[in-house]
Amino acid sequence: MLNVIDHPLIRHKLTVMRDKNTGTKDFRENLDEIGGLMVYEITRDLPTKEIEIETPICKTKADTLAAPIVVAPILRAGLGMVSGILSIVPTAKVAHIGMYRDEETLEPHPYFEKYPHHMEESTVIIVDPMLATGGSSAAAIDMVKKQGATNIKLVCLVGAPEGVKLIEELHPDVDIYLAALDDHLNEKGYIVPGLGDAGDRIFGTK
Ligand SMILES: O=P(O)(O)OC[C@H]1O[C@H](OP(=O)(O)OP(=O)(O)O)[C@H](O)[C@@H]1O
Ligand SMILES: O=c1cc[nH]c(=O)[nH]1
Ligand SMILES: [Mg+2]
Repeated sequence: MLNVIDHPLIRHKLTVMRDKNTGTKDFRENLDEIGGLMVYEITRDLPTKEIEIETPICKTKADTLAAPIVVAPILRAGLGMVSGILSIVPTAKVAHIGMYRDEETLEPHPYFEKYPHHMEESTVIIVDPMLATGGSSAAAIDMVKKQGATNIKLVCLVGAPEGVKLIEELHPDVDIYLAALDDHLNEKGYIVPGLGDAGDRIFGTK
């Protein structure tokens, strides 16, 4: 299911990021801040369980998270959202999925993966600012499913309808969260209007 998280602060920060005159520092800071704002919404339906604790006054039952959380950035650009997310869920574990998209064929190429234990019992939040053709995110979802994960959320900043359609077709069990659903992909596979190449803008590589 697609969820577009519509919030004035997110819209404002995303506008700063879309502006081609925004430099690396501001781009990074706004991406991180949006990551934190989005994760508050994304975690709204996390399962909780009741445990018994003792307050300074008496014994009582109270809620705690029922399952571990794993944040799984798709490298490189997904790294740009991790610290903002961890500022809200500091106990989350972090998986790393290295993936680049071939500029000609637009096919995803995985080059690294590293996971914490107990993926099968965790809520896995895959993060990548850009959902373009959807090839990279679909491949990342396949990879975490191979690790046994069943409760998976995909969190991107900007998505194209083409990418949303692919994920909905291949992984109908995965909830998709976007800050904005853009118009279309151009002939080079870039999101329009988009924000350009997220990885290059985060890391200053162009
Ligand atoms: O939906 P898709 O068509 O697969 O495209 C989206 C992917 O492309 C970008 O990564 P890129 O290959 O530029 O790697 P980078 O993060 O290292 O820059 C982006 O961060 C996504 O991972
Ligand atoms: O618009 C796009 C598409 C893929 N990857 C990006 O970084 N930006
Ligand atoms: Mg890139």
